[in-house]
Amino acid sequence: MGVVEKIKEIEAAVEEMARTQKNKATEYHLGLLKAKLARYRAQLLEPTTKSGGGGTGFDVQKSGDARVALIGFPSVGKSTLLSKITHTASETAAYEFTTLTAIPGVIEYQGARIQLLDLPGIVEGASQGRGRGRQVVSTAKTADLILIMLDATKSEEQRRLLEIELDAVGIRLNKRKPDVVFKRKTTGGITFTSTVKLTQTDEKTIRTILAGYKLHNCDVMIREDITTDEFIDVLIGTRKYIPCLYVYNKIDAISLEQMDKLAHEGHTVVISCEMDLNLTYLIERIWEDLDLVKVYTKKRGAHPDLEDPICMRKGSTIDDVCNGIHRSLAANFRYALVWCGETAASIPLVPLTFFSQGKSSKFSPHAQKVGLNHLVQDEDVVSIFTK
Ligand SMILES: Nc1nc2c(ncn2[C@@H]2O[C@H](COP(=O)(O)OP(=O)(O)OP(=O)(O)O)[C@@H](O)[C@H]2O)c(=O)[nH]1
Ligand SMILES: [K+]
Ligand SMILES: [Mg+2]
Repeated sequence: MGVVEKIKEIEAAVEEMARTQKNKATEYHLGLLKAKLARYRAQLLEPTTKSGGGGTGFDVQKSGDARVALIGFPSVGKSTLLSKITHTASETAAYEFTTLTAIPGVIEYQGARIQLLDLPGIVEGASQGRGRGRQVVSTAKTADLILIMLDATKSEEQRRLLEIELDAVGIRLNKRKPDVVFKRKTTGGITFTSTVKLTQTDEKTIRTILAGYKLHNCDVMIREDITTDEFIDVLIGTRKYIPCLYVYNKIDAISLEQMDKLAHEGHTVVISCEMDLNLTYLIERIWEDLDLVKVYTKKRGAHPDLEDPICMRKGSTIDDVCNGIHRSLAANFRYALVWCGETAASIPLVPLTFFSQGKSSKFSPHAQKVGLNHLVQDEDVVSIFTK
């Protein structure tokens, strides 16, 4: 019998037992079956090749304005959450490894469409290529925000274990990229400067590391009090700095005191999917942590469209706005007018023909005539003019 058949058989037995009356003995037997089921399901997650699942994530298309990935141990309630806050149903069950692949859902909030990715549970050692865990942590790398989902009834240790797995694949949670300028050169030796006092590392250590990486010609300028590890991150260059929210689920099963303690930790939200506690607040926090920029578009002679903003990541440009409207727009782009948030109310409705005469500032004090590389700010109103 193959693994899939064995799983089906046990699932049927579990269902059968759930229908019969419960007592201590059946409860125990049910526990054994679930453990067995989890083992078989874990086998299904084993990579089929010897390479350890490879370094690539699941093949799910990015869609919407941002991607949020659910990372956690098995059975913490990831699929229950997806099923609750999106229109997508992901299978949920009391045994581990219910979810075997990436399941995308969409959170609609403030005019934004946020992709929420339900993923298989991971186990300790996931980053080392055990099971499909490696694929899960690689998928986390593609997210704009990671939700580390935890079972509030389980030990605090779980949080640290997950952080270790993500760290191992180069994900840095809730950290900014270190403020270090590093330039490789072909000659000239090493130039080292530091604009701040270094208390956690020193020039000698850094030079030793550079030698270790066979980097004999480069410029290094350190502009914040970094650690040695942070310097290595800069050298390696492929680190991903991703914001993270710790989501403690199943607070219905812990005391108020315990809940209160968890809720006061940084970057943390406590919820109960089962009892619908705090789910709206969680969505608000997801929205805040994604730090999206909303831009309103305005057609000539019309009011800005406040109903349907374009949501983008911080640091987006007019080029991104064009692509957000239509793929061909950037190619025919002439210029854009931008009104910043506070003055949007005073935007004139008159046709803006005079702008072609290059007197924009004189005639419309609030608008700025800009090109494709212009950075947009939250609440900006944008009109695109094409050839
Ligand atoms: N008490 C309690 N149980 C919950 C809550 N949310 C989910 N569960 C239960 O936890 C179990 C696991 O839920 P799933 O959503 O399948 O968990 P998962 O994290 O997707 O699990 P895998 O896909 O196996 O990794 C189910 O029996 C749920 O009913 C909650 O808020 N409180
Ligand atoms: K489960
Ligand atoms: Mg699941």
